[in-house]
Amino acid sequence: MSDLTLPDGVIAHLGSSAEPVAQSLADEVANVLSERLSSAPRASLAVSGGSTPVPFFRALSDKNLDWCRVDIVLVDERWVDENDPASNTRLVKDNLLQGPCAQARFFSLKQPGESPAAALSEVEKVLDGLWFPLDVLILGMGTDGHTASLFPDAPELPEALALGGSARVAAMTPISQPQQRITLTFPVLAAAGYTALHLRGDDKLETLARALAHPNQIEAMPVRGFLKPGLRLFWSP
Ligand SMILES: O=C(O)[C@H](O)[C@@H](O)[C@H](O)[C@H](O)COP(=O)(O)O
Repeated sequence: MSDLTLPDGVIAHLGSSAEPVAQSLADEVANVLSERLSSAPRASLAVSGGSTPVPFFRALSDKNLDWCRVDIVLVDERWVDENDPASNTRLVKDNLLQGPCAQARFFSLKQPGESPAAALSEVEKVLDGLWFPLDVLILGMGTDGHTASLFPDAPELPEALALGGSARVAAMTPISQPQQRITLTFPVLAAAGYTALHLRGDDKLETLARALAHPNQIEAMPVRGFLKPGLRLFWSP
């Protein structure tokens, strides 16, 4: 990380392996959620799918929190059935909604409908049960600079990035991906009270360096929209 210059106010937590970094992120997220619950009836947590979050999910699920007052939502979902190995809902149910965390309320982005576009209004209704802005947001990143399902090669990206829109979710059809996707929109994600970017591997570090080189070109690498003061970066090899 020595050759990576982070913007002022971005705090990096770097570790020598995935487990201790995942544990540190879980410790911090549990503290932020507990703090929020000390002054609000409920707290919201938005998490990413993919492979990186698994040790974090398992560490967080064991935390002693008032989970029945925590609302959990994915930042995005692949439009597949829950029993499909690609399902982020399945990943969350198998790894996060376990142990004490099983008492949390989960809001599924996967609703009945042939496509994300056909189900958008249904999903918006489900999200009416969540309080916004989100309290805690955990983002991952692909080596193309996507985060959530804000993909540079999705034709719907400009609309999903647009500020001022009322939509909380967008249907995405990224050319590079085998499945259609649904994602929380950029304004919803960017308004989160606490945001952590959880990355693993040297390839992600190289991607982050590219993202930092041209911070304003958000459509080319949507993760750039989150590289701002207050971001917490968690990285391990
Ligand atoms: O549905 C998804 O795939 C995620 O939400 C996505 O945004 C993920 O965070 C990145 O693709 C990184 O994925 P890995 O952790 O598997 O590298």
